[in-house]
Amino acid sequence: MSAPSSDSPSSLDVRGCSKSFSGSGRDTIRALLGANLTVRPGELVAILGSNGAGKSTLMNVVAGGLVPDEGSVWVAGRDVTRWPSWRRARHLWTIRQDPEVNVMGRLTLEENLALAQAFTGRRRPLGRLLTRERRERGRAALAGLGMGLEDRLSSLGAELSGGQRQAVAVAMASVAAPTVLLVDEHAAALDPRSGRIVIAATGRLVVENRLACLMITHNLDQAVELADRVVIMHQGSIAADLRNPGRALTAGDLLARFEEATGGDVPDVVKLATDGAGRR
Ligand SMILES: Nc1ncnc2c1ncn2[C@@H]1O[C@H](COP(=O)(O)OP(=O)(O)OP(=O)(O)O)[C@@H](O)[C@H]1O
Repeated sequence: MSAPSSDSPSSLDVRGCSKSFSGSGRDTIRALLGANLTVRPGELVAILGSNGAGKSTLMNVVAGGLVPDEGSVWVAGRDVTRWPSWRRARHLWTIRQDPEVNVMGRLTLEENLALAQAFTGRRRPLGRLLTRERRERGRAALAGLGMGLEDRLSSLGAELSGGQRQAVAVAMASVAAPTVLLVDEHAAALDPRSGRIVIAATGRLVVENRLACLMITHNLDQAVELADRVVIMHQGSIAADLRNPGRALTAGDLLARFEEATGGDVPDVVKLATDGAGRR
């Protein structure tokens, strides 16, 4: 497969990726089927789909947890298909659903933020973790959240609420400054207010740092509010790739397109998480 052209402005190119697993007995589960996806700097692409549609498999192929059977993954013009996750870490940051995975409970907030910088920075994470520069950058990122967390730099991660911890995870992504940001339902388990704060901070992070972002969500309201594009997956394929210029799509439109693309296979979690569907 040829490299993307050198003037390609994309940060992430998923090119014809397929992945199968062996199921029970002789079954083969075709989890991803020839997925093609290009994400540009500053572009947020929401990934929707029913259970088993292939969303996590796609995310894992990009993150390096899985090597595709066919196809390739390119980050900032480099073929990273066979790079293990640790080698991609400098270019790629993931925010997961579980706050305890994102922010280490036994480290302070400033240590968590310094670790994020050590992971993706030019210098290797040897020597002193908490440099003055990293402290200052971490403090500024927390201040940007507008939650007063910059006054709690010495608090342990474990002392924060789930919503605060997810907000810190967004701040960690901002100081890590990757090329590609992967977000896996990071607001799904939060109360509505915390969810709104975390979603708004994610939108700012992507635009201000010009990250290429893939975000798995079941929430159609969040998808239309935040995403430049919405990709709907069904049975391992990208069934629809919808543009959302000026945030013109409504949750109701999206629900209709979801039903159309999946033959009505819309999970209850999507309908339940989407209180605004059809009302805008
Ligand atoms: N390691 C694995 N071994 C076997 N089958 C797998 C494995 N990982 C995923 N699958 C199967 O591949 C298909 C796609 O799974 P995937 O986790 O990508 O879906 P998803 O869209 O993320 O679903 P969900 O919303 O339920 O998390 C499913 O049928 C799943 O059972």
